[in-house]
Amino acid sequence: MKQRVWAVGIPVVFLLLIAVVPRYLGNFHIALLNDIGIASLVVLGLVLVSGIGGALSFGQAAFVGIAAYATAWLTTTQGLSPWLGLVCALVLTCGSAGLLGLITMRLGGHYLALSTIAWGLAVPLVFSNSSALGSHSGVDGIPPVSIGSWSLEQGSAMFVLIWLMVFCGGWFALNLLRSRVGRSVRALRGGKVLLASFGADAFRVRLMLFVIASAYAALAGWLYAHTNRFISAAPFSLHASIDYVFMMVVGGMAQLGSALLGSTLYIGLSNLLQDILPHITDRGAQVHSLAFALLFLLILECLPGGIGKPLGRLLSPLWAGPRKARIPTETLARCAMPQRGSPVLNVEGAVKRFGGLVAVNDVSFQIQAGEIVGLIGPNGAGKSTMFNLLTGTLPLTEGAVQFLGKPISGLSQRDIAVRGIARTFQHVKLRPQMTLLENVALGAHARGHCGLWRGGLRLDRNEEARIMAEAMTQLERVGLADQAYELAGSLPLGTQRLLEIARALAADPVLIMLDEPAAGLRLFEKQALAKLLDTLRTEGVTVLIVEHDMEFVMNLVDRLVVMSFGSKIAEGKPAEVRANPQVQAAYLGSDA
Ligand SMILES: Nc1ncnc2c1ncn2[C@@H]1O[C@H](COP(=O)(O)OP(=O)(O)OP(=O)(O)O)[C@@H](O)[C@H]1O
Repeated sequence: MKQRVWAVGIPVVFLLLIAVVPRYLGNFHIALLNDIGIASLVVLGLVLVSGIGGALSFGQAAFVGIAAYATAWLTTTQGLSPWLGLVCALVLTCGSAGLLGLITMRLGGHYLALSTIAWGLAVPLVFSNSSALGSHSGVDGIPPVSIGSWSLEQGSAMFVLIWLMVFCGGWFALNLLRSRVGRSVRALRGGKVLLASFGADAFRVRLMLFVIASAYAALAGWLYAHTNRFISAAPFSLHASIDYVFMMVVGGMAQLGSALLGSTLYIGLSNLLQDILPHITDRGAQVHSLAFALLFLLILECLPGGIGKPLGRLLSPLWAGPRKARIPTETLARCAMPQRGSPVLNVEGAVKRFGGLVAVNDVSFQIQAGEIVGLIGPNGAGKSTMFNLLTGTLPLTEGAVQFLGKPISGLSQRDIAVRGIARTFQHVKLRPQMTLLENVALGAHARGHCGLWRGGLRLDRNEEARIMAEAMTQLERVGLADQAYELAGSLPLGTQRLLEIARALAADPVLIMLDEPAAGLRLFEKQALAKLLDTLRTEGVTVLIVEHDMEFVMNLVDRLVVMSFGSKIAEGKPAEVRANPQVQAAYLGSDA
């Protein structure tokens, strides 16, 4: 109830303020708020791509500039309407971001940031050296935006347009983050292996974010050009890009609200210092930069999550925890399981070499539908490597793998996942800042279809409700439904493993591969897990399990494949394997 009140109350107050504020503020403050609104749009995009997506961009001001120059040139020299200017600015900016992203988004870590710095340096140079764009003098005489016969010439009229765009931009971003696509965005920091395990492509998601961020920058650039009616290269320099990053960090990198908070604080403080410093020193500009540098260091040291983080904690009781979805009874459609006993997985002569080390050496085995097969062996035997080969996380050096009669060796991890193989990880990969329900909903990613637009415009409600119902069903299966709205980071390790199993089940897999699922579980949890896996077997789901807990494995599986030093040394029913002298010597100990 509380959440509903806030969900309706905040937008209503925001819209009322947009309508009322221009009546009571003078030109100076309106201009200041216009600057804050325009910056908020840029930072909103930056929070998405950098704060949440983890791809730090120092090129946002260049995107603002491309849009501003595009609309300025088209409206002043070609006589186009500013609205057509907006369309062209968006196309040009997003197009150049797409091209740049195709090249740079595969780069990791520092290289990506460096490449955006190069971009941020180069673009303003083009502006200031191009005579068609007015060189250093810039472009003036840019026409105001008009709606019918109403010209938005006054700052107060642009105020309404700017802040309506901030409102819509914020609403779109919020919806997006809560959607199917948005969950994969929020999982990006978990790494590409995690994303691929549920059928998402980290590169595509990051590229999409980069383009969306450039669209926000384009809106800002268009508004800037038609508000100020004059542009030059300076406001689009690398320095301005760094300012935007600063605003994001000050506000709190991973929260959408920080875009507003950070830009308000930064621009407000900057103006305040510009007013005060000339009265104190005649070196105002230097002291201004120094003050900001110190402030930045102070925030990094004392509030690494930005000001938005403690503020969010302070206000969180008002929201009463993460958003709770209404869970319908109807879940997603299920795929038909293959006929019991038919071949599901066929591994032929699998070899994996890491330089001189042969981690998997000519291993072959088959798994039939509805079986639970255990892959066991002493530490370093090659079990996890075999898992990685089967799921496409690592390429085979030699050999072949067939899934449901079709070759899958050579396919990407993502392609293998969408064909019906789900997995858990030896080192649990969850998103600690997402709820249990959201973590499990990630698993159903490949079963949904709604993309960016439907998510951002909230046209995905039906599918979302089904995904959430599916996630809740799987949480109930592993006994975690009553903690559905808690954050995954608050769970003990053993329970996190159960949550990973629920996520894998949400994919509706034909084959589920569990890497040490019982590690860290208490006895009653192991018994519940064994019961769950037994139920899966009855439902026709095929299970491949790596586990060190021999009692757990021996009582559960139909067959075992035993590896030692990369090679398969035995295969058969648990009793046969237990009696095998080679296995006893290699793994179970001679008294086993
Ligand atoms: N990416 C890698 N690069 C180099 N060597 C690797 C890599 N991954 C695994 N290895 C090596 O391959 C061998 C098999 O490792 P793997 O993790 O598959 O064994 P495991 O049977 O899963 O062991 P554990 O039960 O301890 O998890 C080990 O010697 C390991 O050091």
